[in-house]
Amino acid sequence: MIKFEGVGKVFQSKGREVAAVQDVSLSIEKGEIFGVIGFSGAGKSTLLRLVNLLERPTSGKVIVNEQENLSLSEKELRKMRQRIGMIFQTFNLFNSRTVFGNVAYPLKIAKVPKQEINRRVTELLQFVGLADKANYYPEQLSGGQKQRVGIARALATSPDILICDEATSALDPETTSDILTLLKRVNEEYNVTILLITHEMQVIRTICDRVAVMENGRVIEEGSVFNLFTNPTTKTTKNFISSVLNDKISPQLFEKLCGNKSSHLYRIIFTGEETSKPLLSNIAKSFEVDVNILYGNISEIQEVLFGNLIVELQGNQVEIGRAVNHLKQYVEVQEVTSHAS
Ligand SMILES: Nc1ncnc2c1ncn2[C@@H]1O[C@H](COP(=O)(O)OP(=O)(O)OP(=O)(O)O)[C@@H](O)[C@H]1O
Repeated sequence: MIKFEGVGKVFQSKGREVAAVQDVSLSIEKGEIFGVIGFSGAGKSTLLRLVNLLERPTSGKVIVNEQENLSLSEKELRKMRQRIGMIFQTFNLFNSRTVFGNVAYPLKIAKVPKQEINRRVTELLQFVGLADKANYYPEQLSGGQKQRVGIARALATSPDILICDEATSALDPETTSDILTLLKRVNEEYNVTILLITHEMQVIRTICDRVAVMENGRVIEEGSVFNLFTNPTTKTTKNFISSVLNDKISPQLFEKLCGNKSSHLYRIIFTGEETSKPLLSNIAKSFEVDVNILYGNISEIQEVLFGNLIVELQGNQVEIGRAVNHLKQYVEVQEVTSHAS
């Protein structure tokens, strides 16, 4: 549905070249919710703006609905933009227009008959839960309500793609959760493919099917949200995951435990069925080791359970080695060698 093929974007800024996006290849399939996460300056906004040609790539191709966007005529480009809705962190509503007027605007531009505009806007305001606010002005609305108007407006021309530029970053956690639920409904009920960018792992975890991690203009890791959470390979991804799983022990506790020579720390990662097996009580019974759970967390990611434990094993080296080898038959086990690992 959206394909980036070796895409790059270089800006000329004050006599300097800034490579905002470098050699990005990604494929976003019809019907999925695809997230791009990265720190500030990673190149996310630029990547997003290449989709509807708000920015032009300096290398590579961006293909939307099988058409390379650079090859489109002005008229075709206008048509393509109607198929791509967009929502923003700062909502970008017209303050001088009512809620109804904001949602009706793209339909007026597209010269849709008045009666049809009334029908469509009424339907969309119902869908986003603002049917009773049609005559309000943006300044009379909360942030979450403004974003609902933004979503209704983006859906007005019945797009098949919705691109979301940090759509929840200005909202509190509860409102963020409501907006993400609404975006999930947009995806399911209107069959809209969603491409979103964010710096919040919680957003990715809550609604995305797949995710790409960006750093310095490049995609450094990509995959299903579940795989990324359970098997991150880069430090940046691990840091993003820690921000939602809180899966590190404190430096103080780590120092204290490392003073004890007969004690070894391990991180145990288990998924799906393994979460219900009594593996730790089994090793305590079968080997001469004591097991002490220091940190435990079981999360649900894409409807599969994912457990993350840090345990202290006490005993002699040989018995600990045997216990760890036994565990490794069922789950992933990593020795924790620093408070950050
Ligand atoms: N119009 C521009 N002219 C020059 N440099 C730009 C322009 N737009 C973006 N950049 C630079 O490109 C890089 C990537 O910026 P971009 O806004 O895409 O990152 P981002 O990941 O979306 O960050 P943020 O979340 O802070 O917006 C940054 O170094 C930025 O300064």
